[in-house]
Amino acid sequence: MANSTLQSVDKQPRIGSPLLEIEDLRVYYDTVSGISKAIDSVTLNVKRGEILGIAGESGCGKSTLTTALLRLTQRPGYIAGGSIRFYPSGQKPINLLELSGEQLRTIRWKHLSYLPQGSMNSLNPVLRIADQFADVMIEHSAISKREALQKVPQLLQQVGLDARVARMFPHELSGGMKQRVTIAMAIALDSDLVIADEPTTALDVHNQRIIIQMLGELRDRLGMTIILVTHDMAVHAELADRVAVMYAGSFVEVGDVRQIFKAPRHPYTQGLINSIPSVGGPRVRLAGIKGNTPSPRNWPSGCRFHTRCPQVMPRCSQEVPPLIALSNPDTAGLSEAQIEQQRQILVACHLYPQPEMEGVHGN
Ligand SMILES: Nc1ncnc2c1ncn2[C@@H]1O[C@H](COP(=O)(O)OP(=O)(O)OP(=O)(O)O)[C@@H](O)[C@H]1O
Repeated sequence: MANSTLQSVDKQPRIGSPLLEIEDLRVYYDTVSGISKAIDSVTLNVKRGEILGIAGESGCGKSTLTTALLRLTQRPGYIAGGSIRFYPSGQKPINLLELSGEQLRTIRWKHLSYLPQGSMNSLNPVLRIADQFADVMIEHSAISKREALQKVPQLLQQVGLDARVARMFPHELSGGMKQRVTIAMAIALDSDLVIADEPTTALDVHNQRIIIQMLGELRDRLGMTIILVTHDMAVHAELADRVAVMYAGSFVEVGDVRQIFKAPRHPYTQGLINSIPSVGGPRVRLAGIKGNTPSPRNWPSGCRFHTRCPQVMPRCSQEVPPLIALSNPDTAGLSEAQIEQQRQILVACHLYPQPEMEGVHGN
């Protein structure tokens, strides 16, 4: 490797080993009415081989976070602080925030792929699908056009598309097929991490099902690590291994998907889950969450959810609750595995005991 930051290492990375460690990340926007603190002290780890879901209402900062992870933040946005440690396979760990433009080009696609919102519309309308694959592969790996074109049919098959799609133009494909093409492009270079921003939004129910099934298969078959960003809790329930719930620019609850849906701890997570309509169930009014998301130019004091929280207490408007591992003293009757699973749940809320400060994970 030409540069000194991306040094090779021999070790084969293991499933479950760290892939991304985000520490105290802050992303702000300069606006005419002041600084908008869209991402304000985010700390989060992503493990190799997992699907980590990022959930939260519109405007909570999901897209701002994902573009920062990819170093695609554009003015008036800027990264105001923190670090993003990335462990690319075969390379030494790197802080993505310290990479030069040239080093970033080496990392993108080869190690880090992105499916932006509406990515199916990002295909070039005047190029055949095979040529679009070849362009990406030639730019990001030492491969000839002939070799790249030979790989395309197999890549298309991996996402359940016929090899004939390679010769087609984007306008000849349905929305769902285009989305599958963009997913195949993301896996063309065997990236360590794929960040998918609302991959099922704007698709009909049939195609949503196919995309959900396919992303799950790619994790199981290829061991792909996926950050899945969507406001749709039902998609997280089906696909994610862990869910990180974002509210007003930081995480309020992170944990195993089954735990989160079975017993959501944070009142905001409870509100999100209560807002999921049940298919085929009796017609009921959704509980939802009262009020609007606060402005990132003027976050509420203390817990930012206190202005909307049904369980608000006096200290909530005064003290910021740190995101800490849940400590449940009542472990009677629980197996070792269940106790360990509980310890993996992080929650930022004054309703829960906050004993030892070494468990603090930022907020
Ligand atoms: N270019 C910008 N200039 C100023 N503020 C911005 C800009 N882009 C986003 N923001 C603000 O940052 C906050 C987070 O927005 P962001 O788009 O990251 O949220 P989101 O959770 O991804 O929402 P959605 O699901 O609607 O895409 C919002 O308050 C938004 O108004």
